[in-house]
Amino acid sequence: MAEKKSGGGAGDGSKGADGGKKRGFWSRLLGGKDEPQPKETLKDQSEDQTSADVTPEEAAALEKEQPWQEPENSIDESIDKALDQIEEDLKEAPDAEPPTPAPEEAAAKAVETVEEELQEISELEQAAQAASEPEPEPEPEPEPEPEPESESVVTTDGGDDTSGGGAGDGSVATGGGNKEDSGEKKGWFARLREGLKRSSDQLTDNISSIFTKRKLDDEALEELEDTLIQADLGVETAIQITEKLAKDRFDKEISVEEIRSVLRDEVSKVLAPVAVPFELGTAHKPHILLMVGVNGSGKTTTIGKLAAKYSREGKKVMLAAGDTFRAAAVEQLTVWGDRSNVPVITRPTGADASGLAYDAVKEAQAQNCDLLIIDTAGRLQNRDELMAELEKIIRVIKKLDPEAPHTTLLTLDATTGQNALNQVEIFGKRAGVTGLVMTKLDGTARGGILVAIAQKHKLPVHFIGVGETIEDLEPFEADDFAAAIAGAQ
Ligand SMILES: Nc1nc2c(ncn2[C@@H]2O[C@H](COP(=O)(O)OP(=O)(O)OP(=O)(O)O)[C@@H](O)[C@H]2O)c(=O)[nH]1
Repeated sequence: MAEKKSGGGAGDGSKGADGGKKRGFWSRLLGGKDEPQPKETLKDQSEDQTSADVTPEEAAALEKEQPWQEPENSIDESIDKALDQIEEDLKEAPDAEPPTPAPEEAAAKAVETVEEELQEISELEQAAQAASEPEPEPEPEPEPEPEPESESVVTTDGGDDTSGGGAGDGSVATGGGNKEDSGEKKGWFARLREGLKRSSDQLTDNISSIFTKRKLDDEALEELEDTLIQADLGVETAIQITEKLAKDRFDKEISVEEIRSVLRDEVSKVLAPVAVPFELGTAHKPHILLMVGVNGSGKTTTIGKLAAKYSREGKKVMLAAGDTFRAAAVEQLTVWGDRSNVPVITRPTGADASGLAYDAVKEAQAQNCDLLIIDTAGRLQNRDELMAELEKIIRVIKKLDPEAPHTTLLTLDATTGQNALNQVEIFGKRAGVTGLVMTKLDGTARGGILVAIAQKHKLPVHFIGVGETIEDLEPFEADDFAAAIAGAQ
C-alpha cells in the first residue's frame, strides 16, 4: 500500500497523462509548435521496416537474379537531379496547388482546433462557476485504471498500513470526543442555531434595516422580497412570504419579531415535506447506500458520522473506499472506520472504482451486513466522463442486487450557494439521487439555499451537518431549521 501511495502519484500520474492531452490547449492558444507526430506516419515507417526484413537465403537468391550494381550517380547527384526536375515541373505548372495541406482540410482543422479551444474554455468557465465559495479541490481527472487482478482489502480495526492515522490531512476531526469529555457538548438545537447564526444574522439584520419605524407598504415589501432572494431562499419562497405578510399586515406597522415569526412559519411549510428521516429498515440486507457529490462537499466525513451512528445502534456496517483517486481519501475513510470498528474495503490508488464497489457489495452480502456505505470520488456535475463513471458504478452494483443502490445520497456543501441547485439537478438525473445531506451549515451565510432546493426539487433531506465531529450530523427537522434560520423562538 505504501508503494501505491507514492503512486498517489497515481492520481498525479494520471493527471499528468491527461495534462499531456490538455497541454495542447495552452500551447495552441499561444501558437505552440510541438504537436505530436501523427500516428499514421509512425505506422507507415514501421510497416516499411517490416517489409525490408529479408532472410540471408532470399538475399543470396536475389543477388543471383539481379546482381548488385554500383549506382551511376552518387546520392547527392541524384538529389540535385530530382530538385532540378521539381523546379522544372513548377515552372511548367505555376498555378499548381502545393500538395498539402488541401485548403478545405486546413480550414476544417482550424475550425476543429477553435472548437476544441472553445469547448475547453467553456469547461474551465463552468468549473470556475461551480467552484463558488470554498473552492473545491481540482477534481481528480484521470480515468481510473481497471486493476482486475488487484484484490480489494478489507481493513478492520485499523489495518497496519493505515494505522498511521494517517489521514494526516487533518480531515478527520477529533473534536467530538473532547467536547463530550469536557462536558461542553451542547444540545443539537443550540448547535444548529449557532451554526446557522451567520445566515440568520445577515437575513434579520437586513430585515431590521427595512422595517425600522416603517409601515408595510409596497416599497417595503419589494425590499423584503429582494432581501429574501439575496439570502438564497429562492424566488418562490420569497414571494410566498411577502404575499403572506401583505395579506395579513398591509399598511400596518410591523415589528421585526413579527416578520421573523412569519418567516419561520413559511420556511417551515416549504421544508416540512422534504424532512424525511432516513430509514435503514430490514427490507434490504445489506442496505446499499451510495454517497455522491462534488469535491470536498463532505461525503467522507458524512459517511464516517453515519458509520458511527449506525454501529452505535448495533447495526453491522461496512464501508467501501470508492474514492480510488486519492490515497488520502482512502486513509480518511479508514480512520473513520477504525473509530467505529467498522471494516473498510479498499483498493490501491487508481484502481477501478466500479470493481471496488462490486467487491464491496459481494463482501457485505457474504458477511450479512445491515448497511454498506460506498464512498465515491468527488466530481463536478458538469464533467460528463466522471458522471458516466458514476453511472458505471451503479450498473455494476445492480449486477449483484438489481434494486441497489437502495439509497443514493447527494452531499451538498451549504457554502456553495446557488450552484447547489444545479448539482441536485444533474446528480439527480445521472445518479438517481434519492436523498440529500447538507453539510457545513455552520459558519455560512448561505444556509437559505436549502429552502430553495426544497422548493424546487422536493427531494428528501435526510441529514444536515453543522461541524466536523460525529455529533455534528443529525436528521433534518423542518421546524428547527426554520426557527434557526429566522432567528425566531
Ligand atoms: N465546518 C464543517 N466542515 C465539514 C462538515 N462536513 C465536512 N466538513 C469538512 O469538509 C472537508 C471536506 O470533507 P470531506 O468529507 O473530505 O469531503 P469529500 O466530499 O469526501 O471530499 P472529496 O473526497 O475530496 O470529494 C473536511 O475538512 C471536513 O472535515 C460540516 O458539516 N461542517
